[in-house]
Amino acid sequence: MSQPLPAEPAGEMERTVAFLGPPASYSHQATKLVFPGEGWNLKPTSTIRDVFTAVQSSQTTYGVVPFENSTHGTVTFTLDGLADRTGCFADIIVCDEIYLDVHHFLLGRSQESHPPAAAADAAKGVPLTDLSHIKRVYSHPQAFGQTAAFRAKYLPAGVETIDVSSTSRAAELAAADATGESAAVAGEMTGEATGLQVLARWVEDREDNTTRFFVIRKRGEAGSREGGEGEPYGARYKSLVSFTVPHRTPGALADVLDCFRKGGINLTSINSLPSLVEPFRYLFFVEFEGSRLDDPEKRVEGVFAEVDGVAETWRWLGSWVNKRR
Ligand SMILES: O=C(O)C(=O)C[C@]1(C(=O)O)C=C[C@@H](O)C=C1
Repeated sequence: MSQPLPAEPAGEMERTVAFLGPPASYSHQATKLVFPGEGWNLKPTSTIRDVFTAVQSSQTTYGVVPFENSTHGTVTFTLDGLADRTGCFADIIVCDEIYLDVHHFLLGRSQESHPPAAAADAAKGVPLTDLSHIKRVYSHPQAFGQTAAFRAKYLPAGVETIDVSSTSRAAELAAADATGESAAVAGEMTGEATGLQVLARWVEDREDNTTRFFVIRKRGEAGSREGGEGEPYGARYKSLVSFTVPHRTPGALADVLDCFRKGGINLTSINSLPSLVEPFRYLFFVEFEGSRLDDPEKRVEGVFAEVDGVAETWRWLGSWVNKRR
């Protein structure tokens, strides 16, 4: 097993994990990496928001949500859940991360009498069959964003691209169209699940295309995690905070970031969303190396005390073991 399990929950009911379905989605693949085997009850949901709702309402102990992709950037639905601007997800924290190599396939029905060679050694990034009959392509917006170059180059002009809730849902919809005019950008496993043919493989714009997922849970439940050995303390962990700053104070954002600099803490990502308090005000997210749950020198706690003095509002959103050291 390549990745350690989250702290083992006690009872049968607690071995439940929500993920964006239907089964065979990338979220499902990522979930199975951290929650493998028969011992976990994996529950597919229709939306990323449903994953947050399942965890917040204790229908499941854990949830797995895509956070960012190395080609296309942040998954805004997940940022929206973490931002909790409607006050629905007050207890959600991040407790783990998963990196998944993402290789997309164009799946559909070939019009040629000889079906395309879907073999693992078939050419990558080019059509394996004629695509002129394709009129529409279904996928998740993130997957469309990761495959723009292939689609521009090889799909017929005027093809309709239809956003759906996940790549596995996209494959289901393409498979339901008996005319064969529909295709899906999705993972190889969804082709196996729906019986669609591989029209092209590895159609992502970059071969190093990787999506990072978060495991979420409710704060106060389950335990903290073990860190790696023999490494600088901070890099063993990552943590996430969100905050707002006084809008009219020059340098207010820099003041918050300066708390981390003064504490000698390395930042690993920054994001923002509209705060929804007023137009053009923002909620910021900062991810950094270090843990609130294993903080022997009180460095993280010290930075939080400083942030408390300069941010308007702030919230700790979890600490977990850094899986990309
Ligand atoms: O559609 C899926 O299969 C998902 O699990 C969602 C998702 C995402 O939102 O980023 C996950 C990984 C890929 O980056 C594309 C789509």
